[in-house]
Formats: sequence, C-alpha cells, structure tokens
Amino acid sequence: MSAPKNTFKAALREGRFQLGLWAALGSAYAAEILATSGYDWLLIDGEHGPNDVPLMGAQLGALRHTPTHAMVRPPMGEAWILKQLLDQGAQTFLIPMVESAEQARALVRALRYPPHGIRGVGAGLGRASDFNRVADYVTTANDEICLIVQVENRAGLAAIDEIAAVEGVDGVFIGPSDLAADMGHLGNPGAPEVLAAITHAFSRIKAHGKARGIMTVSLPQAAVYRDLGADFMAIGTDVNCLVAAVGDLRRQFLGEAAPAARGGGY
Ligand SMILES: O=C(O)C(=O)C[C@H](O)[C@@H](O)CO
Repeated sequence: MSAPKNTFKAALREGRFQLGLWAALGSAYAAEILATSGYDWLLIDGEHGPNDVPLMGAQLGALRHTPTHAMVRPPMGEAWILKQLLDQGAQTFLIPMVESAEQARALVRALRYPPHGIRGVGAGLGRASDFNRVADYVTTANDEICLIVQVENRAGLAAIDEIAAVEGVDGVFIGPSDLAADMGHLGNPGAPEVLAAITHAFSRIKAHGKARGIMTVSLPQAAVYRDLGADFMAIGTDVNCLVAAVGDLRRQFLGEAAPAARGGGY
C-alpha cells in the first residue's frame, strides 16, 4: 500500500481550479464543519491562527475522511516543524515569506526523504503512515508532497522567476496583504499598484508551468483574481464568515441596517 494520493496536487496538475477557505479558529470541531461544506481545500493557518503542532494535527485528523484537502501553513518554513506536520499526515504545505530560490530549494529538501531531501524517518509513529499500517509509505511519500511557496514582498517578487523555476515547487501563492504592506499600501491589498504586481507575478508563475494561488475576503476581488488566472484561491476565512453571520442574525432580528462593507480586508 502507498502513501495517500494527494488529490489537491493531482487537481492542479490537471488544471482543475481549486476553491478554498482559510481556517484560523484553531478548532478541530470547526475545521470538520468547514471540511464538510463543499470547498476543495482548507488552509489550517499556523502563521496567524492560534495553532500549535498538536492542534494542527487534530485538525488534520478532522479532515482526514472528508472530501476537503488539508493545506497547512506553519509560522515559518523551518525543517523541524515541517517534519512534525509531515508525520501527522500533512501533504500540502503553504510556506510564508519565501524570497529566494535557495530558500525554496531548502523547503523542497525538508519535505522529502533522502536521496531527494533530509526528512527524518519516523512516520511509523504518525497518521501519515496510518500508524505504520501503510507498508510502502516511506518509498512513496515524496511523490505526494505538494509545496506551495508564498511570495509576499518586493524581494520575493524580484526573484519570482528563480523561485517558480525550482523543481519541487508546485505552486506560488501571492500574499496580497503582506505584499501591499511591503509596497506601502498597508491594509489596502486592492491598490492598483499591488494588482499590477500580482498580474505580473501570475504571468511569470504561469510561464514556469506552476500553479498560481491567492486569497481574499472580498468576493469582487475574488472575481478579479479568477479573471487573472488564479488556479487555486481561498475566498474567505472562518473568522470573517462567523463575524458576518452572527452580526447579520442579530441585525435581522432587530431590523437594523447592515453596516457599509469595509474596503480592502485582510
Ligand atoms: O499576505 C497575505 O495576504 C496572506 O498571507 C494571507 C494572510 O495571512 C491574511 O490576509 C489572511 O487573512
């Protein structure tokens, strides 16, 4: 028996658009609800969500038998945390603040067993190998890893061609909020200059045959990104969905008008 098939990676290779949602509540129970709501993928956010390794592992467990694929984002692309997430069954990784091809190559190696990388052998202890029941796990695991690097500042943009060309990088995700901040538009990811930079980045990523990813909490902005050619996109977060739903419920009961939508969003 082999490592589980990475359905998200397969879909990107076949050119099937993948619709996603951000999970930042740090709850396996909430993640299970999100994962049974029809999205193709869910980002378990350890960069900004209150998530540590066991909590991300619990959410990976909650998603295990659902149709929604789990993507995990550690706070940083450090080999030690990638190793723990791998053994808990994560196969698709979103790594923040990648600025160079050298950094991308180190990530490719951290996620793979020798001779292609430096991943330590211990998955028999974890969910990744179904607790040592998947006989061929270690010899098949490398093929099912999906690495998405996040480019979200001017340094990363300047190196976009070199980063996208790295073998083992499956996709490049543009972080619009951080990119906007680095470009002098803090809090305004929809600024025209930022959109122009994203348009350019998407064309370079596509030229290297890699998938283009992005996120937003604004539906009009999502339509813009889709028209630009996004191959996978998160269109909201559990936090903003919850805030909107509880506010609307209360206002509807009281007959109050909805507040004006806030521009941008992050
Ligand atoms: O820069 C970005 O945009 C991201 O990295 C996504 C963020 O973490 C955040 O905007 C999610 O709400």
